[in-house]
Amino acid sequence: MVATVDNHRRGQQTQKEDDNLLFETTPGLEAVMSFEQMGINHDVLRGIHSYGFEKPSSIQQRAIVPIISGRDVIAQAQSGTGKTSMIALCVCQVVDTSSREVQALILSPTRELASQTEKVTLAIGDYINVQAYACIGGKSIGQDIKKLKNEVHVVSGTPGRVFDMIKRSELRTKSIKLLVLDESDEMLSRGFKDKIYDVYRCLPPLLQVVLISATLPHEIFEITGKFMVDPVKILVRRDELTVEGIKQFYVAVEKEEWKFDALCDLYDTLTIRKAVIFCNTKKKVDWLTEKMRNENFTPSSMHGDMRQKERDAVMAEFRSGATRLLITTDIWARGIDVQQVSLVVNYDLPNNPEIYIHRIGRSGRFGRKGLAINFLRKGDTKILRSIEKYYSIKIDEMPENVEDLL
Ligand SMILES: Nc1ncnc2c1ncn2[C@@H]1O[C@H](COP(=O)(O)OP(=O)(O)OP(=O)(O)O)[C@@H](O)[C@H]1O
Repeated sequence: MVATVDNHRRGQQTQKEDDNLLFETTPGLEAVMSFEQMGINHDVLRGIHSYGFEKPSSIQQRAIVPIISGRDVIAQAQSGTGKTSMIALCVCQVVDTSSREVQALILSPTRELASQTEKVTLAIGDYINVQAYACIGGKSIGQDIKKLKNEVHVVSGTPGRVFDMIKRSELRTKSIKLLVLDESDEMLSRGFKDKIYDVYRCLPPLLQVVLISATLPHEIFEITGKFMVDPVKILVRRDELTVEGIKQFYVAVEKEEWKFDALCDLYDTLTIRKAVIFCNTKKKVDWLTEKMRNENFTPSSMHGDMRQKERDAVMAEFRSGATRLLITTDIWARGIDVQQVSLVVNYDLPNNPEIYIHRIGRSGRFGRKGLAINFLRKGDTKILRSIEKYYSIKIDEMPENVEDLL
């Protein structure tokens, strides 16, 4: 009996040491191995357990305590390891639900991710009666105004709509004490940076800022000094960033026209559980969807030119399993969590190595198995090699028995 306890303890110790090798953290930062030891309030703990979380993941063991104790934090961890869920539980701990004011603002790059975070926050904060609201483009402005007049503690939104609501004085910022930028490298990249600063300038000066992402290129650190104070850093080296459970292969297709046949050949494998196919343009998504439907396949598709109602419907049918194959753009590359996705196909290779990691990370969520298949035209070899080099990985040609890997 003693030996069993001992082994168990030793097992925990080993895991902690392994994880410590994975992360590069601010010196002195301790991993806390259970939610109970983190000083989380009882009703939030009940929410965490009811949501099905028993033990914190490695990033949660390291980042939750600094976040809930008010430090600025830059947290990086592999895809699907519980970063967004961690934000949801931290905001539940941080807000005072006896107040009616917005106290935490979470910004995300896509409407779907902001909505997902709203839902996880509502679920984990059920016992503290947290009021979270997704303030996102594509929804009725009237509805936003109505909702924001009522009690809201947490706003999870996209930068454009959030700024709009602030400008209209519908989103009161005076009690906001925590700003989280999920997918922060994307949020601080060219497309979003100005909007983020617009929002930031409207927030109180004593603001806690938390940045989260699986990928944090160097440029990010050059600008964090402007709005973060002595942040706690929890980082992962590039050569540790690929998730072990996601197997990665390429299929050589010679030229563009061969990709479709290669996809049809894969179809039986594709529909084993759920699969996501990434194309580089909206036009290509429409074209491929149409072409597959003409061949009597039944894919869903989603991209940024679709109306929000349609996007919502596609998300709902894919989440529920009514459809199991989704053709999409990089709008779906980051943060979206559908646990049953076991296969990602890069019909087109992505334009940069960061997006590659996010795309393949739609599979293999939280330790599950995943498979990523890259269609490789003759001229694409260089791009694939650069991804391999960037992450110190090897991507082999797809083997015959690929289905066994799912
Ligand atoms: N401590 C936990 N115990 C069990 N499951 C968890 C835990 N934390 C998160 N999960 C589950 O793991 C999955 C991935 O979590 P989440 O979406 O938060 O990951 P992520 O790191 O933000 O992913 P991405 O890098 O894609 O943004 C979700 O289904 C979530 O419910």
